[in-house]
Amino acid sequence: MNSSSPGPLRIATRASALATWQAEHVAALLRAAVADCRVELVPVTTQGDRDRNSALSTFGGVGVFTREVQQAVLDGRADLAVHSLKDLPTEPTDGLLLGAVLPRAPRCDALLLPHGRPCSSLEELPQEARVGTGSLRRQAQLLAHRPDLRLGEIRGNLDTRLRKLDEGEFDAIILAEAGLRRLGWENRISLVLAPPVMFPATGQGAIGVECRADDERTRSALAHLDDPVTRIEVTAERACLGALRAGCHAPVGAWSTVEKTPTGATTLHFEAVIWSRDGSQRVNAKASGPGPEAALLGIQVARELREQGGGDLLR
Ligand SMILES: NCc1[nH]cc(CCC(=O)O)c1CC(=O)O
Repeated sequence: MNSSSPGPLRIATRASALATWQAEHVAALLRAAVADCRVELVPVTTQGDRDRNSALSTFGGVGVFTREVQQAVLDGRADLAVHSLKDLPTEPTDGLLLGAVLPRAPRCDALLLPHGRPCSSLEELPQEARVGTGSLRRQAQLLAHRPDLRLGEIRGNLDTRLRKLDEGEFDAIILAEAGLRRLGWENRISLVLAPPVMFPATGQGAIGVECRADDERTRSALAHLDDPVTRIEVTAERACLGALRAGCHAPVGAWSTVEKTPTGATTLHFEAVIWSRDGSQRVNAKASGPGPEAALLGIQVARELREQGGGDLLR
């Protein structure tokens, strides 16, 4: 090997099917965007992968799927880390920065019925139907519309969850549309659940790529991959969640859109909602403003949610 040629860019990733798809996607984008760029994957096992039985909302706290992937980059075993932004804690990690936010995939949640049976609304589910989702955000919103539903945690990778559904363990399950589409399961979507029925999690559908803050080579490679519109959206969403001191398991939903003005400037419209666990109470707040002020708008919305008692709903 020519000793002056830089080594490959090493991507730390979990080994799950979705994480591997996302890492391969980043690898392909880097190869296309950066001349002579070699890329390789470095698989990492996380606490979330090792503990397959506990309820996700009860163990390890935030970052169970991301901490060890980040550590591989901090240790220099890898140069960049690919995350589902929904799973990446909002608290910054010393020594790392978000070098790229990829263009967002469809960000809504999806309802899946056994064997892909179609469904036109939540009202169609049978009385007291069993719905598999451990997410407090999804549970609260389901109960807001259908207080009779019986909700329970479902864990395992996508294939396992679909099998449990088809074998009759649940009448329906909820999954993020983005993950289903990436793995080619979009034909299993019975109904897309969008606001005002179901607000997605902050960062849902977006992929973030971290690198060491002092690694100029990787930073400039990642700059080619960054999508400014998604960056604005997730900046507001993550700032809001962080200001609420909440994590991805909290009953918090967000919706942001970016409008481009004729002069090329951006306007962000941002809304966030907090529910009580049983879905019977909710507070919401909205703000609009220039895209570059996304973080401030997110924090302002968090403050308004608190003023309306949102903090009590999170406790
Ligand atoms: N918490 C797991 C997780 N993290 C990201 C996704 C989906 C992909 C995405 O939102 O980008 C999922 C699966 C799910 O919620 O169904």
